[in-house]
Parts: sequence; C-alpha cells; structure tokens
Amino acid sequence: MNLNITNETGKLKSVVLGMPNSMGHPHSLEDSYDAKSYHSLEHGIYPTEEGIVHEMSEFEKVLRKHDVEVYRPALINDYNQVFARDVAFVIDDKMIISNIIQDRYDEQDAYRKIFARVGWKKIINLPDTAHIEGGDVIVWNDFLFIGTCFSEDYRNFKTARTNEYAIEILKEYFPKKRIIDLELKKNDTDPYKGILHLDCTFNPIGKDKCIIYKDGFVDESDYSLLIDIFGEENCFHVTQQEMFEMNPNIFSISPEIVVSDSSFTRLNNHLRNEWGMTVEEIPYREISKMGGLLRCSTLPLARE
Ligand SMILES: NC(=[NH2+])NCCC[C@H](N)C(=O)O
Repeated sequence: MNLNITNETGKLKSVVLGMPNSMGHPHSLEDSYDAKSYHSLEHGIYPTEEGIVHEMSEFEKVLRKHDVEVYRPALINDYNQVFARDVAFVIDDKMIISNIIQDRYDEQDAYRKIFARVGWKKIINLPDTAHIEGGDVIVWNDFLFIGTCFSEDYRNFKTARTNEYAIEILKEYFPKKRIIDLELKKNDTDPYKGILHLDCTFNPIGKDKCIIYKDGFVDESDYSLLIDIFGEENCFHVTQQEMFEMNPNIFSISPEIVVSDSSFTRLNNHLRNEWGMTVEEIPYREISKMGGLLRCSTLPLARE
C-alpha cells in the first residue's frame, strides 16, 4: 500500500475512515476521557449510534464522490471506533503506530489488516512510554507541528495524549523536519477551557492558510509563531464557542476542497467568499459531542 503524506491538504487519494457501528453504551461520567464527551454526558445529549452512522455515511459519500479510496477498520463489538485519526498517522512514506490512551487501546487491533498491507518496513513502533496520538500531529511540508503537554501533572490529565519523549523520538526519525512543539491547555471536564488535540485548536488549509483558536495554547508565543509562519491575513480566528463546536477540525480533500460541518456558517462563508474554496457541507453535530470532528474521523494514507 502506498503511503505519502507531506502535508495536510494535498489532493487526497486514500484514507481510513473510522467506524460508526456498534459503538457500545455511553461511558459513565467518571469513565469518560475527554471533556466534550464529559459535557455531553453531563447534559444528557450524548449521541446515539443511529445519528453517528448517518453522519459518517454522509462523509463517506463525499469522499467517494471525490474519488478517494476509502478503507475501514474491522468492526469490534461495542467499542467506539469513530476517531481513526489517533490510532496511527503517516509522515511522508512512514506510518507511525500511536501509543494511544489505555481506554482506547483495543481500537488498534481493528487496523491489523491495514497495517499488514502497509508492510512492516514502512511502520514505526514507538517505545511504550512515548505517548502520542495522531490528532496532535500535523505534517506541513518541512514543518511538523505537534501538540503536547509539558506540565508535571501530565499524567493526571486524560486529555494529555502526547508527551515530550514521543516528540524526541520523532526528531530522530525525521531529522530533516522542523519540529514545532506546541503546548496545549488541558482540562478533562470543561471543553471550553481545555484542548484535547492540536487539531482541535489549529488546522492548516489551502496552500498557505490556517484556522486557529488563540487561547488553546499555553504560551502566547506558540500562537504568535504560527501566525508568523502563515501570515495574519491567512489565518481564520475562531471564537471560544466556535472552538467548542470544533470549527478547526474540518477536513481537506485538496487545497481547494474542504469538508465542513453545515452549521459552521461564519467559517464556511469565509472559505467560499474570501478564500475561493469549495466547501462540501455535511451534518456532523452528533459526532462533535464526542470530542472530535471530521479530521479526527480520518487517517489519510496518501495525498498527491
Ligand atoms: N484527533 C482528535 N481530536 N480526536 C478526537 C478523539 C475523541 C475521543 N473521544 C478521545 O477522547 O480520544
């Protein structure tokens, strides 16, 4: 299987899309492991499987319409497998198997056939204590942006998924990349205050643009660095409420085409009218209640 991911937006050829079926019963509040799910459970609005299945089938239709080859993980009974993004990720022609949070550990099993097709020579396994999830990793040509948590109480947060050790190892594997670590605010129960993954607060689109939420970063200098790299006029700033709704987490099929949530009116208008992009709108409100959106539901394998 061919792997080629050198950025976030090149024309998509193949992708793994998460699996909505048999997602199991909602967790109890104590067992939930991200703030958005916590919030949904607390307010009695956690989505039903029916809603999730519908939204993901709309997403799949759009991908197929644009001639993307779509792979699916095997089905595990009663297990949430919506967010393919975090299980593994591709940088250039290598696939890195994530060391994901224990609560989601079994999800990787369902990718065995896909890993086999990739072939062991292209797969990188990390030491057990190098924690990382694909939602924290954004490849952008020479840059590799990685969301992390340097805080000493790292281990106390279920929403801190990527540590310094994993970043150090990636530096060894990809010595030519300019690796930029970005410390994210963490909060396990308040989705307005914490950021689960980097792709919930920042996402490059087009050829030189990005969507960004300023207050997701611990250090303002990290935010400023991104603004310097992309240029102020190329950044779409989202509000706290838009971050909560997961606006940054749309998905690029090409530099000109994005898949977005139909409720993101301000963002979608900007993408179309100011930046001349084609926006494929689909309903994704239910999935957003579990802490991820469109980018999180995908694991891109090859882009042109
Ligand atoms: N790349 C992402 N933002 N993924 C979202 C994953 C959400 C999932 N509920 C979790 O806590 O792991």
